[in-house]
Amino acid sequence: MFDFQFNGQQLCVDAAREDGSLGRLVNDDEVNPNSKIKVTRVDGRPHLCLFALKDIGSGEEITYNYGNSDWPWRSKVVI
Ligand SMILES: C[S@@+](CC[C@H](N)C(=O)[O-])C[C@H]1O[C@@H](n2cnc3c(N)ncnc32)[C@H](O)[C@@H]1O
Repeated sequence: MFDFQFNGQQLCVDAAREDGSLGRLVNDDEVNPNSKIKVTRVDGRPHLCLFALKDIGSGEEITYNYGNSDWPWRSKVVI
């Protein structure tokens, strides 16, 4: 679950819920994301929309930065 604040409202991406949106399939890239999430109003309702930060090639994974959190996959494992 990834939360965003918008005009005092809390919006979230619930990756566990199949709601027909594709945004829930986008992974995190803290260092070099190729898209960014912005809240956009459509018909008066807020939507979380992805905008490209650079050209994204066919077959290239779309990513965005989930923000400042200690996401477990960002930890470096030293063996
Ligand atoms: C919004 S979903 C992204 C889509 C998910 N990977 C899938 O296949 O349904 C968020 C979940 O994806 C995984 N995830 C996202 N970014 C990741 C990354 N950079 N490395 C490893 N797992 C990641 C984590 O399990 C996270 O809880």
